[in-house]
Amino acid sequence: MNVSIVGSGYVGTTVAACLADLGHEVVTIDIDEDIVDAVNNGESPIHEPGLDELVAEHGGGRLRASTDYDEILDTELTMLALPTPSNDDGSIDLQFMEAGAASVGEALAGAENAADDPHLVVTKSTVVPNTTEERLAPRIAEAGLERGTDFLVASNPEFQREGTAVADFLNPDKLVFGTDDDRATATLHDLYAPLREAADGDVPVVETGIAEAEMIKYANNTFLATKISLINDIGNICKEFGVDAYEVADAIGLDDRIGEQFLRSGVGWGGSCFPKDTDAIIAAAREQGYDPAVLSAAVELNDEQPKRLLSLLDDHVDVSGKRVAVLGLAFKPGTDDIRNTRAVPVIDGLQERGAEIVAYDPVATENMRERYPDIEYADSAGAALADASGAVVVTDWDEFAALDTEFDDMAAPVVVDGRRIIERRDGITYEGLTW
Ligand SMILES: NC(=O)C1=CN([C@@H]2O[C@H](COP(=O)(O)OP(=O)(O)OC[C@H]3O[C@@H](n4cnc5c(N)ncnc54)[C@H](O)[C@@H]3O)[C@@H](O)[C@H]2O)C=CC1
Ligand SMILES: O=C(O)[C@H]1O[C@H](OP(=O)(O)OP(=O)(O)OC[C@H]2O[C@@H](n3ccc(=O)[nH]c3=O)[C@H](O)[C@@H]2O)[C@H](O)[C@@H](O)[C@@H]1O
Repeated sequence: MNVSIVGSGYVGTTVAACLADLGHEVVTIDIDEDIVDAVNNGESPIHEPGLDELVAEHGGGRLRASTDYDEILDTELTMLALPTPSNDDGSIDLQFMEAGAASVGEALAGAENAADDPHLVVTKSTVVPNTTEERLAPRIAEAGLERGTDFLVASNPEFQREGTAVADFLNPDKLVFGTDDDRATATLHDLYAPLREAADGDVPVVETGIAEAEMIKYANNTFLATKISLINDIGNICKEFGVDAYEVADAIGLDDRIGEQFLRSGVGWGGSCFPKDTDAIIAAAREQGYDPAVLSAAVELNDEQPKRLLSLLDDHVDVSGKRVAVLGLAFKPGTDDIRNTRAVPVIDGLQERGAEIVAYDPVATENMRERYPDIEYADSAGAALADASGAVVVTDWDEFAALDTEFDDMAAPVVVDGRRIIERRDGITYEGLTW
């Protein structure tokens, strides 16, 4: 199948490279020429395990990139994988989606020989219910197109995680096809047929309405974010009682109704999606007149965890004027993404206390340097720890588990672990956030 994907960022590039690997001819369209050049030269524009290899294999071949929207004319369907950031009040900012939809409409309207079948425009980005119907379809139609005849719309939300995006995309727990037209459903089945054939097990397909599909994505993300906030709430109680929250979590995770995943308590959830999606659906619900109490509490609790981490450090050392190591800057291991990382409130809190910060991350340093150009960045965790009077662990990179004698080089070996990753306990003052 010939497929176009508008937006060649984390999702767009991953989906494009995987679809190309499954045998489709894929073109991504992006306004960023550096991204377009990278893809065409076989280089992944983002750090994502497994993606380099796929882009190297297919880039410039079955996977191409372009800045030209007319490329969509040679394809049967176009996915919109554009950013959906937050406005200042937390509500969803649809400017990129609307601009992309309008450009798709203009390109389709300018086609000399209109295709027989209507072009399918699929919302891949995370958007609040009714966005595709009420905000995107009208933008596409604006160019003089008729929905149903010239184009169809659908929602096919994406559930991949950063750091495991390729594996997640190729082996999803489910596929969600939100449509209002059998032709759109059939096209989505064709698109995913090679994936379902190649996947390790059966991949269930949820056929549903467009707004339902949009809401499934928010329900999925906010349920998981709330699950983490709930285990953090429980973890904070555990800490008060001197109980190990990880032993508690392991036990409750054995109950199938609870499940063992997403029970790692600590400094909280960050990233490009949980925070913005939770804020967006809360704002959208409030606009409808409903105030989601549990989701609001989940956000509030998440904001508190970095403060609790720093207050544990305060219990052992007055960091003013002292060197403090921040281990981990990415919002999770396996990625260089620092969007909404918990490292930001941690660094801000340390700066407010007058600490001299020395930060280390295996891959996210350069991204963080843009945000905090004036703090010191070390080349290794050991170098960050050397002469520090305290250390906080923000990201659970595997390499931190192996740290041992490096703690001996600290001026005062106080370690507050926000992710339960440090194994060394002897000879250091060790505080776990929830254990
Ligand atoms: N990052 C992730 O792991 C996941 C993200 N999502 C959702 O997918 C959507 C996209 O997210 P990301 O890929 O992370 O965003 P991103 O910011 O990494 O990528 C978006 C790309 O769109 C390009 N762009 C912006 N305006 C454009 C325009 N008018 N025409 C063409 N290209 C344009 C940008 O240059 C950028 O390369 C969001 O709604 C997000 O919530 C969903 C699941 C996972
Ligand atoms: O919409 C999205 O963008 C994606 O958001 C999340 O994926 P992602 O943010 O990449 O990463 P997660 O593994 O979900 O981690 C999110 C945050 O939760 C934290 N977390 C995760 C699990 C856990 O047990 N405890 C915990 O604190 C992580 O450290 C990280 O900061 C969802 O898991 C994906 O299904 C979804 O597609």
